[in-house]
Amino acid sequence: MIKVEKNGNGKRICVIGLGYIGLPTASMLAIHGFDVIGVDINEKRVKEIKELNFKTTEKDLMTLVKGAINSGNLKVQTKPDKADVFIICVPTPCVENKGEKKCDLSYLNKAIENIKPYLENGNLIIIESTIPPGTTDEIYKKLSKDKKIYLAHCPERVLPGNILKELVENDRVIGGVDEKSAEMAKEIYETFVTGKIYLTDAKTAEMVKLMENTYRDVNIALANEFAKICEEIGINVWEAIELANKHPRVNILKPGPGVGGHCISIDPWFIVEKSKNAKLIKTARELNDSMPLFVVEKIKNIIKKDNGKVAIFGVTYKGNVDDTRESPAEKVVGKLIDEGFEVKCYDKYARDFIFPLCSLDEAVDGADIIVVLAEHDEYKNFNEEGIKNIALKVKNKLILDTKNIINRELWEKGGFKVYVLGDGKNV
Ligand SMILES: NC(=O)c1ccc[n+]([C@@H]2O[C@H](COP(=O)([O-])OP(=O)(O)OC[C@H]3O[C@@H](n4cnc5c(N)ncnc54)[C@H](O)[C@@H]3O)[C@@H](O)[C@H]2O)c1
Ligand SMILES: CC(=O)N[C@@H]1[C@@H](OP(=O)(O)OP(=O)(O)OC[C@H]2O[C@@H](n3ccc(=O)[nH]c3=O)[C@H](O)[C@@H]2O)O[C@H](CO)[C@@H](O)[C@@H]1O
Repeated sequence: MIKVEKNGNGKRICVIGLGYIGLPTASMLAIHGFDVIGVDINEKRVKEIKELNFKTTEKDLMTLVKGAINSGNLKVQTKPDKADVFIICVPTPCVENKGEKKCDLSYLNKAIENIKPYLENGNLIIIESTIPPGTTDEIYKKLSKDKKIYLAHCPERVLPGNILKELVENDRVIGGVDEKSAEMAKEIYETFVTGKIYLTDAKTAEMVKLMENTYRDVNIALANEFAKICEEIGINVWEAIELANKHPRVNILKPGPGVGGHCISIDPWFIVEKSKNAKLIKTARELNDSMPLFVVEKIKNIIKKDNGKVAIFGVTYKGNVDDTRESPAEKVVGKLIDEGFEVKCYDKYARDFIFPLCSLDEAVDGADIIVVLAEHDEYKNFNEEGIKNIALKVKNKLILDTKNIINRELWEKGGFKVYVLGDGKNV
């Protein structure tokens, strides 16, 4: 049972964009007593939320949304309405133009245009979407010509897979276009955030968010470069990283088939677009983007041919989530198909995927190799029986694990030859 608080002080909040971020945020505000209007231009999305009929791998999200709707505090619709506060959670993808990557602000600009008719003097707008430094100030310049509004950027920092916990417990950084805006935004977040809330200016808050994700991207790039080096000189990168991490000040991240998702794989480009000094950041991005092709080469080396049937396990951008945006699997599968391979993808977690998905049986039937691209619990937990059934169907008992998560002993017992990305067996 969801307990509904009464900290909202009768304030009305319009949350624009009800995706991975907007829906939990709108629901959280509703159960804390605000009168919330959740807005999404996608009619299908609004309908599935109203009917509590959406797919999610996020723990407890369905219960939270149900509680919010049943409390009468959350209404969802396709058009905005008058409110005291507008919180914007629309996508900010990366677009490529003449070889230059930059933030696509079209969804944000459209969202602002759509709320304009409802804005009144004294309203507060909070942008949660991730944006390049300077964007909030630019928007303020335009909006403040007609009305006295307050504007703040409060970047969202929750980790997919653990969203509801982090939404409450994470510290927040709020950057206002002026002090009053930041203070007003703080009043909203402190109704449900148990972490600390830090106030700054809008441009700094924008940069803070990008720095966090860039820090992680660069560190993953280092792990991926170590994997390539270890393959080249015959060392198992996983063992080497584990031992290096025994040092008190070393914490190397994990190599893998590449970096995906709507955040880490794109946000560093928003710094690159703003500064010619972003050299390490750009190199790290390119290195992580090179990993899917590295995986394809490893597959060809293992099966010792340039064609055949590949069974892919896991197409989401990481384990135990349903999101396939910018997923390394998209590039691995695309490249294999371009080169003439037959590819079958199996992933029961994925919400959707650009290539067709199939059953486990269909994926492994006649496969030359199985390739694990996402660390879903299901693949960690295959038992002897499950592996035996797979072994009966495949053509060659070969498996490449790009995440180092499968139970090697059990697969070897089932007759499989196991390869792991970065294991130094550059066959
Ligand atoms: N997904 C994450 O884990 C995460 C974490 C932190 C920050 N962010 C940032 O939050 C923002 C939103 O990301 P997301 O993953 O929730 O995206 P999403 O695609 O899951 O959801 C965005 C929603 O906005 C809707 N939308 C688009 N334009 C609209 C408009 N004009 N009016 C109303 N609705 C509109 C879309 O239909 C969609 O349902 C992005 O800037 C992202 O970088 C995301
Ligand atoms: C700084 C930070 O923590 N930011 C988080 C991040 O969330 P995320 O889900 O995108 O982050 P990750 O879990 O790191 O995954 C990203 C990709 O990197 C691969 N990866 C990961 C670790 C590793 O050692 N080796 C890897 O190869 C992984 O498979 C996947 O493809 O951005 C959100 C939006 O801005 C933030 O809100 C959220 O706090």
